[in-house]
Amino acid sequence: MSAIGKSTNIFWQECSVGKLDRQKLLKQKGCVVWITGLSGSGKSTLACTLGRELHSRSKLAYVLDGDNLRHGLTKDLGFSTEDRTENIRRVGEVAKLFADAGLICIASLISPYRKDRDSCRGILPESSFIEVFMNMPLELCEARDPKGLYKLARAGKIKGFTGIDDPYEPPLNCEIEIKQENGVCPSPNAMAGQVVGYLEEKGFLQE
Ligand SMILES: Nc1ncnc2c1ncn2[C@@H]1O[C@H](COP(=O)(O)OS(=O)(=O)O)[C@@H](OP(=O)(O)O)[C@H]1O
Ligand SMILES: Nc1ncnc2c1ncn2[C@@H]1O[C@H](COP(=O)(O)OP(=O)(O)O)[C@@H](O)[C@H]1O
Repeated sequence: MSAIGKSTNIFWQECSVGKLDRQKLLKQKGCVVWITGLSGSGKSTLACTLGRELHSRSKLAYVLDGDNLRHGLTKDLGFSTEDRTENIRRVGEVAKLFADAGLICIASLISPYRKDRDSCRGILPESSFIEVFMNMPLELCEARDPKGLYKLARAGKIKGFTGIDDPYEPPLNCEIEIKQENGVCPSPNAMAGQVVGYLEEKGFLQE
């Protein structure tokens, strides 16, 4: 019996079917692929391409995309520092459940603060939080501007836009870095291939 946060008198309930049983069933190991980077850096593109590639290999993956989650799970949150922290905390907890279910959970959020991403890492079993940094220059993201948000931010019509007037803290020790080679961004398939290669090498794509 213990107290957790505001909950008191709560107990942990064990079930007879555990993570290892589910992993055996799925022939894979649950983990979280956490994709971080500026708006327009290619997070959703990588998440979807990776999801498709894993699906084609009969691996069960699920994408948690920041933009999509803000339509439901996190619709009460905005873009203040506190709200972004709560956003990442909440999505990190959901990602942890997906990984425990045995899935390859692909979380794609700006997640601008290092300490928030590190907190997510801290609640997952050793080695099963795989941080992927979309290391794309702001100029490229701004030139892409698929939703026109950078333009609005530059015009002062969106306040606190990441990379313009709000911070982004790049990872110091990420597992995977996606970056331009000779000024060229790798194709979506090449980006996904880099992550699949890592998952294969570390044994996540087998039971
Ligand atoms: N102020 C501000 N700053 C950054 N982004 C903004 C902002 N306002 C709206 N948007 C849109 O919200 C998407 C980012 O949501 P996230 O949940 O990933 O953000 S965060 O991790 O909580 O920082 C982001 O999506 P992506 O472009 O896919 O990154 C934007 O479409
Ligand atoms: N590897 C890539 N090569 C070329 N264009 C890309 C690549 N990745 C993303 N894009 C394009 O860049 C834009 C932003 O990508 P998106 O995945 O929506 O970024 P984010 O989710 O980080 O905001 C989209 O128009 C997308 O088609």
